[in-house]
Amino acid sequence: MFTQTAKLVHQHLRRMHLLHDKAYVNGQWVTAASNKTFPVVNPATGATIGTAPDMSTQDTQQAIEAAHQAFQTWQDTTAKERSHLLRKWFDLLVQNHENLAQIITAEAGKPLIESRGEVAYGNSFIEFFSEEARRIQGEIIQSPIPGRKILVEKQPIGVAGLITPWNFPHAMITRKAGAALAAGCTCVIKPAEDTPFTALALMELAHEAGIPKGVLNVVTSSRENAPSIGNLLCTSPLVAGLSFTGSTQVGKLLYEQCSTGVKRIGLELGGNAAFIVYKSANVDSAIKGAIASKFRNCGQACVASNRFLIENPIYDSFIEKLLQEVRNLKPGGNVGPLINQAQFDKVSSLVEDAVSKGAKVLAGAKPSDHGKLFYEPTVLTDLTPEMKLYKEEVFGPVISIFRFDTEEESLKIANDTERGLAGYFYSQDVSQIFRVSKKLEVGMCGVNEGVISTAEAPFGGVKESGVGREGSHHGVDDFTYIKYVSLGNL
Ligand SMILES: NC(=O)C1=CN([C@@H]2O[C@H](COP(=O)(O)OP(=O)(O)OC[C@H]3O[C@@H](n4cnc5c(N)ncnc54)[C@H](OP(=O)(O)O)[C@@H]3O)[C@@H](O)[C@H]2O)C=CC1
Ligand SMILES: O=C(O)CCCC(=O)O
Repeated sequence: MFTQTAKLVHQHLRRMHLLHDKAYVNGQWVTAASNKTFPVVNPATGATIGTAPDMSTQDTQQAIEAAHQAFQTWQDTTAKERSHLLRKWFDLLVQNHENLAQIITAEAGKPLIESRGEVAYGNSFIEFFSEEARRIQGEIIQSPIPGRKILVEKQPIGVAGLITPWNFPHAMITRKAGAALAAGCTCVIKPAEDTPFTALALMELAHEAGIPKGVLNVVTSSRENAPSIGNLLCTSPLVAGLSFTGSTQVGKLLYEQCSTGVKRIGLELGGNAAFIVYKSANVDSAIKGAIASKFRNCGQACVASNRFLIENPIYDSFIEKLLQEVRNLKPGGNVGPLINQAQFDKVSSLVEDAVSKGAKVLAGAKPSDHGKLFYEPTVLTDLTPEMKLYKEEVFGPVISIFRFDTEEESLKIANDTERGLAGYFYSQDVSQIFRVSKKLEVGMCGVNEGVISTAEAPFGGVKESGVGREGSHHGVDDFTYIKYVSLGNL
């Protein structure tokens, strides 16, 4: 059901049929068996924009069965057929670009320009995997035994459970589902409570593209039901693997649950990226990269820079230029809200903790008067290891600055974390670029770049930041088994 307020929002949408208040299971738009729903709130305005079915394990079981049934035929489609269907889906996503962006803005609160960016990014995974579907190759290896051949084939794993977060409600689904479908898998998707409508809009377009019933299913639920749905996806014998993006805490739990059935698992978890600026850096370019890396989606990205390490000789000039740029950031203008009260409270309490222990405030450090969930872009210095901000991922618009004197010291601070997703550094010293990119303990490294995500590159982390890679040709690995066939003489 959509509210009056939602209808006002929806007047801006040219194609209303993308908005669904029902879940998508086996090609049908369905309510929860219990008929329960939960509200979806626009974090920028606080208005309830609609409700979505609050599904349970009973509904999830039906979706799993539908996906399992669909897998029996989907796995035998040719790569070319899957490629064409993915391309059709991509074409429709492109045609509906603006509508999708409006839905993301309505439920995730991002400024429209950022939502448009996410749609382009999210769509690119379906385009990429429509092409990649035809290049999932096997190999023939020479046997040591005369007359024998070793055939190696990649086969789809089966039904994949996909659990996705609210921060990129389009791209986190397409990055997983594009790869899964290309490989020949079918999916049961559980989007975050905060952002079900984007997921359902994607399903509408997949349906229009002719993706067969049961191949893609979306089970919407409230936060309360997420643990039991997650548990079923991890333990059902009909599910072959799970792919999750979200917090490290939940990721660890799912890893454990998947161990019971030794399920395939892909985890994209939290980061704690360092952004290092060495004295040889082009400081203007580093400032641009810092702003893009930190304030994309109001800091709510796992690859967002969390700790800014600045070499002593350029420390003062970096800060002066940074503050000029931070003054141009306007909550409610080019910076969106935090997604919900829990995230807002987390950001405020991390800042309060640091300030109470002696951090110096150069900007912000308080709620914005633009609206309830908006927080002022914040710059803090003089952080010490006793402060929670020193170690924890802030997931908000907060820059914490540290000073260092040597490359060795910068690497020691950067690597002093259990997380290892992304890291960034600015330097014009070529040998330093080779040394530091080798020594940073991360899965992804931006050198003189603040935004590194693209469908063509492998996305993923080391240490507690996850398992596996998404995007790029490696992205299909989580969704394929390698089968070896030993072919003897007839
Ligand atoms: N790596 C990343 O991209 C992200 C990292 N985070 C980090 O996590 C922190 C908390 O954010 P939060 O939204 O709570 O992240 P969560 O990890 O709780 O949520 C991510 C997804 O997992 C689902 N989920 C939650 N609990 C379970 C469970 N026990 N079993 C299965 N699925 C579950 C959520 O559903 P539901 O929404 O219904 O609870 C959502 O779909 C952030 O501050 C940030 O540090 C958050 C989001 C993305
Ligand atoms: O996990 C996240 O926070 C989303 C990743 C955004 C990206 O792909 O850059």
